[in-house]
Amino acid sequence: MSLQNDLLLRAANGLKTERTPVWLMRQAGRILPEYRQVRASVKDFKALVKSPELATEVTIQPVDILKVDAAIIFSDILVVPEAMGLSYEMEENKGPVFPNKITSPADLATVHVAEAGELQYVLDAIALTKRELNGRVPLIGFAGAPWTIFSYMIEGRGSKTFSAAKKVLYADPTFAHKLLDMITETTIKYLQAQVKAGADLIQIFDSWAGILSPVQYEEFSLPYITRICDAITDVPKTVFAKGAFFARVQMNKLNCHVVGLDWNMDVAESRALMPTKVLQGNLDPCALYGSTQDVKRETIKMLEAFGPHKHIANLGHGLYPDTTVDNVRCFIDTIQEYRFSH
Ligand SMILES: Cc1c2[nH]c(c1CCC(=O)O)Cc1[nH]c(c(CCC(=O)O)c1C)Cc1[nH]c(c(CCC(=O)O)c1C)Cc1[nH]c(c(C)c1CCC(=O)O)C2
Repeated sequence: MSLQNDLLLRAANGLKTERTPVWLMRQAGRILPEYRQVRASVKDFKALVKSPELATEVTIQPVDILKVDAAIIFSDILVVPEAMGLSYEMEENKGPVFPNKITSPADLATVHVAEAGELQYVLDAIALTKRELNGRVPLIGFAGAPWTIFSYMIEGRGSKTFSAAKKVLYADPTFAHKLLDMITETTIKYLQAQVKAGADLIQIFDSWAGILSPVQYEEFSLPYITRICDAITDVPKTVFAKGAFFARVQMNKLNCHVVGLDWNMDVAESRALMPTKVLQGNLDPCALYGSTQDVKRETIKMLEAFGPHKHIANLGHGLYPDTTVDNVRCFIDTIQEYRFSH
């Protein structure tokens, strides 16, 4: 079915667009009262993720309410370790916790390369969302990068340093590569199935890229992202590696269309290091804490830094839950109304 608003896909393919498209990482979530209402009607976060009907409803909320140029399927990167055999709990105000984790090579026997059918609830949510969107905007599918998923599987919860995960890279790289390989195989099957179910673009989130050294990133993350990008065909791909400013030259060589920038990465420098890529980002989510005047000024600064083409506007990381809806609207409206004078 052809899309009524295909700005995101045209921009991702490097084509000129009449204006810059915009969506926000974590746009479906706690900032919307409408989300909180649906969330309060179920036992927990996982119940929402596992219900295709409710996941569809909250995926479409930001399209209706905020008028973003794309929807992103409501799910979590942690559904992949769960399908592999390591289930998680989302603890209120604490984040994800894994009752079991992988602490030694022997624990590898407790996980398996998952088939896409083990994540059928996400595939059903994608198919249903596509139907309900009825061609209004593209739908983004996603998965975590193997390194980021590995970090949660070893650590068992979020961490400031992920030192247990990093320890494995130094102490037993063979073990690390074995688990990274299993995650990669699972992720490829999962993302291929997301495309088959209707995802129009795929984003890979490497949220913990920035805690590795350049040499480690080259050994333990980039080869696996490369494998995933090479295996996903037919749709544009975005790689967002938070904090990986040091890997921009290598990222320019990835088989992906778009690279996501966080706010630590200078735009002109990123253009010079990644001339073949469309860039996505990169306003600091904290810029949305100011007055609407502040939001407007910072958003225009961002637009001018990227210029009119090869840019998908977004934040430099996920929206913080205490951001006001008015300021998010101001960010989106400023982008959608802006016309470049050059
Ligand atoms: C690291 C990571 C996770 N999940 C995700 C990442 C990568 C992106 C990033 O770096 O932020 C990705 C993610 N998680 C969620 C989405 C949905 C789509 C969207 O972007 O709107 C996406 C794309 C829903 C969610 N995932 C989570 C919520 C909040 C839980 C709730 O509503 O109860 C939502 C809406 C929970 C979650 N999930 C995760 C954590 C650490 C937490 C707790 C902290 C937090 O709340 O931000 C793991």
